[in-house]
Amino acid sequence: MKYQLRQTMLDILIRIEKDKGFSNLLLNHELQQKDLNEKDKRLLTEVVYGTVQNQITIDYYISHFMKNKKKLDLWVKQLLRMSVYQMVYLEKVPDHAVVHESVEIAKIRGHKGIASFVNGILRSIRRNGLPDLTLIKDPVERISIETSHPVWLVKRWTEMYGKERTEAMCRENLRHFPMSIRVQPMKMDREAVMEQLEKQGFTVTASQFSQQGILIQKGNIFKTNLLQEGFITIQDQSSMLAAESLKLKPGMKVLDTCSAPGGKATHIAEKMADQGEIHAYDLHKKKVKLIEEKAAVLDLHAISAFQGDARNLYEQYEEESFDRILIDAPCSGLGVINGKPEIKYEKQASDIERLATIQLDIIQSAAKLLKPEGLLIYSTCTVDKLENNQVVQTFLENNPAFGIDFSFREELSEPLQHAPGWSPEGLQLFPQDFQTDGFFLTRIKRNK
Ligand SMILES: C[S@@+](CC[C@H](N)C(=O)[O-])C[C@H]1O[C@@H](n2cnc3c(N)ncnc32)[C@H](O)[C@@H]1O
Repeated sequence: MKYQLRQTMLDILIRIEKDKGFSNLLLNHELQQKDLNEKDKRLLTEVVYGTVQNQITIDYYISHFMKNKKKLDLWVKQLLRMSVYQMVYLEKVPDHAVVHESVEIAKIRGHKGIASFVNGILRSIRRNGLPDLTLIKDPVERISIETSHPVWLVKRWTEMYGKERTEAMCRENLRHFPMSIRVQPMKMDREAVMEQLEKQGFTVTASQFSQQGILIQKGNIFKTNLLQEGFITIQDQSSMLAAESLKLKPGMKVLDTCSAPGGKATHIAEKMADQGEIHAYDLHKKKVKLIEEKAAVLDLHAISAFQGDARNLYEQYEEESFDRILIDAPCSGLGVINGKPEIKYEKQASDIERLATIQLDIIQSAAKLLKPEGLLIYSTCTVDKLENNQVVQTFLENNPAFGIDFSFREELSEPLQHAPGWSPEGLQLFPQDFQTDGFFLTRIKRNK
């Protein structure tokens, strides 16, 4: 295929928008299928992610140079977006090469007229430069366009957290974070893993979130044998706080209600030295296999994975039968925009409301299974108060036998104890606080 690399970029971008596909999954799939060299793989990843991350900004630039605001075919829109992305954000590809290839692709996929339209837009941007976004008067609109987050979301966050925190969060969502891994401590300790990685040319630092966490500042973790052989697993530092805050001991009986793909369930097993019972559920049968696979790679045996709806698990067990419960609830995912940028365009306020109802149902039902003096962690990877604070507040109002166990705050590392997102409902981590996913967690205790 002519212009294969850019045609592949275009195909992925079309599918992300059309099929509402996750950019990371589609990208990984394409990278495995296509015979591309390392340099091309890197460029493909950068252009696809970058184009999606900056879509609203790029659309604003494009519309500035479109005389006639007609609706564009999806492929033309995506071709323009990825071309503008390369011209504006990437220095390594010369502008004239981008314009040339885009025009050729437009000829192949469309006709001369479309090619000349694409040529016109791209050349105007080269000739005239970009409009100055700082001149946009309305602050919500400016943040929306500068950081490529939809207006409704910027407005919602501004109402919840104020303009400053919202703007910082939106900007952080565009930045590159170091990847975070967790060591399987029964197989190798953190120091040994760090040493091995350093020997292989990685730059690494120890996480402040967990004794098992490592941040990869430089190097490609997918190229080490440590991952395939289950010495480490990839997990955001923020997610490590769930198992870290459960006060686990070997021999305990633990329920993980929303478990797939098993990131936190395996961490729980590690913290229990793989001794005890971890009952791991997920609503979707296909995903149950993911939990089993992750446990197998990490050589953990205390986890039993089942399909089940967290809202009626209490029908299968006696009341008050678990020492610990983790509810890592299905959520809008608005805390993981950095890694899955399409989320910010796909989610609607109505999704948040729908999810908050499910979350409340899950916590109300699952909490029945907690023993007196048992601990329950409620966590999400979102930054929305309706899904976090409000769910916890309503649960506590309806269930006076439960209360927040704030002693988990003192158990965290010093910087986390002083995180800006503490509230009477728990801890909200914002991406800009520690360069992690946006994550909420709280610890609830059942009274005697
Ligand atoms: C945030 S993810 C869990 C991530 C997982 N805890 C980990 O650390 O790898 C939420 C999971 O909840 C599952 N889920 C959604 N609704 C559910 C329900 N009613 N009961 C059980 N699981 C559900 C989803 O399939 C999804 O895998």
